[in-house]
This record gives sequence, structure tokens and C-alpha cells, in this order.
Amino acid sequence: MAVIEVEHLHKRYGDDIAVDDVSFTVEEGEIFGILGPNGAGKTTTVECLSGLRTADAGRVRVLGFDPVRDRDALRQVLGVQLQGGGLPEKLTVREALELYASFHRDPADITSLMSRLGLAWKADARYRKLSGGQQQRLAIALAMVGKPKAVVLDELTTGLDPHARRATWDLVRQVRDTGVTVVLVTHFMEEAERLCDRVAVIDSGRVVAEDTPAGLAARAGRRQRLRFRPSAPLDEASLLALPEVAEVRRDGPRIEIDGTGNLVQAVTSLLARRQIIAADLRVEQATLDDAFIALTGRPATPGD
Ligand SMILES: Nc1ncnc2c1ncn2[C@@H]1O[C@H](COP(=O)(O)OP(=O)(O)OP(=O)(O)O)[C@@H](O)[C@H]1O
Repeated sequence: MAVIEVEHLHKRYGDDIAVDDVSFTVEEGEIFGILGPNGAGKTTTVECLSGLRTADAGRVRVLGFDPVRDRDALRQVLGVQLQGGGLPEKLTVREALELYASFHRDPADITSLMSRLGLAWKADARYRKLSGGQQQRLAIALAMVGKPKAVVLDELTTGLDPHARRATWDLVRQVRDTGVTVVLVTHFMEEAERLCDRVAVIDSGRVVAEDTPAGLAARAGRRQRLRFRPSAPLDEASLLALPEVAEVRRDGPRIEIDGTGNLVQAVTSLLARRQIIAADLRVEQATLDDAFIALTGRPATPGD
């Protein structure tokens, strides 16, 4: 069942087109990633589906509701954590949760929510005293306090160290495991690859691909890269004569080969015929990063 349907969403700020033409569908129970570089239109898209902005054109349905017309009803079933959604510095964790709970007809039990999200020991700590990771835990807790059927989490792990980022990923998986559909906005490839069931790649206000992370990586051409140190000289021409080999590079004593298909088998049987041993053999598959570059012609995280 589709939980979120976005069809031909368009939103501009004056002459600036933030979202040009975005369509995607989020299915029940999945973690759906919206991936793209800074300024691609991700936040504007999720603001439109959360009812925080009105689209200029297109159709959006979230759990059957029109986010603008049915905003109050939607608030009862959709949890939202938006980028930089800062809280008053002096508010404690418990107070923030009590405040958000008061907006809902049937809120979650705050004590058990805090313990589920590892915040019980910080219940009386003020917001400003929390670490970045704890603030994000609280953000997830606030999005979950209304016992939503779906949550939108925007740039959840930006600014977190690798350890806190991984801990946050575990929490997002926990949220999904309770049956809540998750829409996750990110510009981190690794995050999308590790966490998401499906991903919409957005670039300059348009969806350039919608697929599983593995499906997106496959679009990069199922490129493989092989690296090794041959035990005896190996001529490039005989490697390039193999149909699986696209490119051969030398890096000191190492050889780096890009290719497709049964690349590993083709190269290793050539080596066996020549009685050459491949030391330090490494095989790399195309990643979501490669797919993003293949789709958009540039990296997703400039300057990251
Ligand atoms: N309130 C606003 N007023 C005017 N322009 C805006 C506003 N919000 C966003 N924009 C512009 O719309 C475009 C898309 O911005 P948006 O924040 O949706 O992108 P994003 O993909 O979420 O980027 P980021 O990863 O940096 O948050 C950008 O060019 C941005 O400058």
C-alpha cells in the first residue's frame, strides 16, 4: 500500500525553482531515502508533504490526506523532524516531550519512549546541554510522540561523528521495525546505502532515479575494479584484449583494471595461464556514489 504519493510536485520561491517536477511513491513499512546534493529541493519537497508549505502545482497524498487541506488530521498520523528544528535551550528532554505530546490526541507514554530511545538518563537535562547525537535522539522521540504511522526525518545525521551517526541509524531501523514508514532526507551516500529500502535521487528539483540502493549501483554499469600486484610483468595489451576489460592503469607495482561482466574470472584465468600470481588482490563493486555521478555527472556531497 502506498503511504505517500507525490505527483509532479512543483514549488518556486519567486524566480527560483526549488522543486521543478518531483514524483515518487513511498510504500508502507519501508525506509525511503530522498538523496541529493545541497539545494536539490529535498527539504522543500518534504515540507510540502508535511503540510508546512503549499506546492504551486502537483498532487500530494500522505496516508490518504491532502497535507494542506487536511493538515490537522495529518498531524495525528505523520511525525516530522525537520532540519535544524531547534528547541528552546532551557527546555528539558521531558518538558519537550510533554509539550509535543500535548498536541496529540493519543500520545505515546513519554517514560517508555525516552527509555526506548536511550534518553531516560537525560530526562531532566536541558536541550542545550545535550550532545549532537542526544539532540537527534530527542528529535526522533518528538517525531514519534504522536504514535505516527509515518515519519519524515530531514538531515538527521548531519554534523554527527561516525559513532553517533551509526547509533542514529540503529534508531531509525528500530522505528521502522515498529511498523512506522520512514522518509529519510540525506545527502550522505553511505547513509542511503546502509539504511534505505528504496531511494529517490533528486538533482536540481527533479527526480533523476528511483530504485533500491543496489539497483542504483547497478545503473552505474555494474562496473567493477580489480587491483593487484602481479608476481611477473604483465602486458597491458593482453589484458585489454579480454572483452571484460575496459581500462588498465598502472600504479607503481600495482595494476588497476576496470571492467564489467565476469571480470574477476577473465583476469584470473589469464594470470593462471601465464603462471602469474596476483598479490593483494582487491575487487570493488560500483557503489551508490558511482551511480550518483553516473546519473548527475557530479558527486553528491561537494566539499564533504
Ligand atoms: N524559504 C526560501 N526562500 C527562498 N528560496 C528558498 C527557500 N527555501 C529554499 N530555497 C531555495 O530552494 C532551493 C532548494 O532548497 P531546499 O532547501 O529544498 O534544498 P535541499 O535539497 O534540502 O538542500 P540542503 O541539503 O542544503 O538542505 C535552493 O536553491 C534554496 O536556495
